[in-house]
Amino acid sequence: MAINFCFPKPQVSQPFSYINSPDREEIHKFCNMGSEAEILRKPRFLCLHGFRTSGEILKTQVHKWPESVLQKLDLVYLDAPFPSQGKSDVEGIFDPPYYEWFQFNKEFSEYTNFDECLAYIEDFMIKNGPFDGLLGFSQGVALTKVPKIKFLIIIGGAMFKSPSVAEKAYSSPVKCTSLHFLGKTDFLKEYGMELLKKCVDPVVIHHPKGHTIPRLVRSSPSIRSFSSKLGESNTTARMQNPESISHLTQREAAEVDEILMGPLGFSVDQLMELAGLSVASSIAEVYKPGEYSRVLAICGPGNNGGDGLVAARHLHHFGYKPFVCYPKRTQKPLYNGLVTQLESLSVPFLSVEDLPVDLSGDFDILVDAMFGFSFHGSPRPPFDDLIQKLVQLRNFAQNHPKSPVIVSVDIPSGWHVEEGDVSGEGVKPDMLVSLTAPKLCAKKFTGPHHFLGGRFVPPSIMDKFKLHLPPYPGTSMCVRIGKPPQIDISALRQNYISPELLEEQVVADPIEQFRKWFDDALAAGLREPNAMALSTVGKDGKPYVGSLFAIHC
Ligand SMILES: NC(=O)C1=CN([C@@H]2O[C@H](COP(=O)(O)OP(=O)(O)OC[C@H]3O[C@@H](n4cnc5c(N)ncnc54)[C@H](O)[C@@H]3O)[C@@H](O)[C@H]2O)[C@@H](O)CC1
Ligand SMILES: [K+]
Repeated sequence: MAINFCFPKPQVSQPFSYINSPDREEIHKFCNMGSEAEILRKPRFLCLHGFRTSGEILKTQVHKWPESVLQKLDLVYLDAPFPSQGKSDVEGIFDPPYYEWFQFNKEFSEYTNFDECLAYIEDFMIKNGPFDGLLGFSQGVALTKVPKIKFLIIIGGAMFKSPSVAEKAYSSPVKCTSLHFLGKTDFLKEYGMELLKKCVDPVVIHHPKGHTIPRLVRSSPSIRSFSSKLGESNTTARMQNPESISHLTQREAAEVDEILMGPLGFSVDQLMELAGLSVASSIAEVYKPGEYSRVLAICGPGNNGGDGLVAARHLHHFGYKPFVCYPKRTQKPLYNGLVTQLESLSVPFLSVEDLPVDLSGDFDILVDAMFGFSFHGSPRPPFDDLIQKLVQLRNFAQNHPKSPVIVSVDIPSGWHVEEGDVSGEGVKPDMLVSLTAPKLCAKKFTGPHHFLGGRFVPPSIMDKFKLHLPPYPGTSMCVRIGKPPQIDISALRQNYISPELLEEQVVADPIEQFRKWFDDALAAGLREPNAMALSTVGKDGKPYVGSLFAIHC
């Protein structure tokens, strides 16, 4: 794949330019790119600085862009591989060190260390990726080892002048969406225009200044459009596939736990509270209490069970009617406290013996909080039977669309933490709520609703474990991973069965007739009994039908 990347040479001595009249449709087009893919995180751009400057200097300049644009991008800055071999244009303006990517002669026709530079960038992208885009100053290059880039932001871009390099760089057109900033007085503008011809889908923003990083004006309509489109693609189907989301091994999950509760100063109570709240929030996102009110939380002996107890309490406050089965209680103050809190809300505790043989009639949601990431081997009693009950329920559900849904906390119980349901006897949930970060087994989850919870991961953990996780929207405690399920329209269909209507049964007074039918609809528990079709027949014998909602009766 041939892509172009950028080496901006900042001209900080002149005031930053700004975009004066960009074509809004063009920006719109650029920002909509990539929507065929499915990404739930911010687009991640590798930012390549200018000649004899540094990643830090580029960051200083780009970070003058409006927050509304910056907050929608995940920008990573890299220093070039070679220390500056001469005077930098930014000396006295920005602090050293300065770096250069490769060297070239005065005519820009001969390049040294060019292949080394490419290898260096590719290596960084492989080790620190995935990246969705590159931001920089285009000189044209062919990166072959890294996955396809979806976006390019090219500031003051230009075609390579060396025929040998150009041939390599532009042998095939740049197929991804590219956004080009072109300055009116940029000394490389001519070559920047040439570069556009090599791009299949270029979007150009002209600005009145020279070879510089333009300052974007917050109030500019183009920036509002640019920024809101970036935001849209964040939440709809933006950046890559769910493969790009990090998954933890069992050992890593335990290590994260230790770091959080060691040097990072969290207590288990705190994390459990946030984890349980995330589980309850995820449930509430999909299964509304009006339709799914009766919840049974089956809680195991460890922290996964604790998450289940906390979730049950929050679900109570959210308007659900939770029940708890907690057969192997842990006698520690934290767990005793969680039990007391539930008892004070009159949440019933059911023993394994109290549970109905068939759970399908008594509950709408089953929360599987039996085992999390410390599970090993095969489940021991009584959890073997409880898992079995949930598995049977799933088999039953295939023929009974109204059977309860199963929500697994962090790991579907019975699954190997990394390999998934190797025995084939684990729980098959409809919803999985991964906590902190999904564990490897979550890759095997094929149910309709995968959520992430545990909004407490600090940057040090993100960096240490190289975590790429979707951003949480607003103040939410959970975020969906992957695509929401397609709605099956045929499943929405309801059958309405009523006795035959005979002419002699029709009441003479239409208002009275309406009242009778309305009472019947109320008694039948229809969802919107005030929705109706009013039919009349005119003197010409033609029927007229209108749909309406009764607001006053
Ligand atoms: N950042 C984190 O690490 C957080 C973890 N949390 C929760 O903590 C969980 C991990 O908790 P734990 O380490 O306590 O482990 P688990 O809750 O996975 O289970 C450990 C318990 O299960 C028992 N057990 C293991 N294998 C068994 C088997 N085959 N049959 C019967 N019993 C078995 C163990 O003896 C132990 O009592 C996570 O999955 C998550 O749900 C959350 O509470 C908060 C944040
Ligand atoms: K579980």
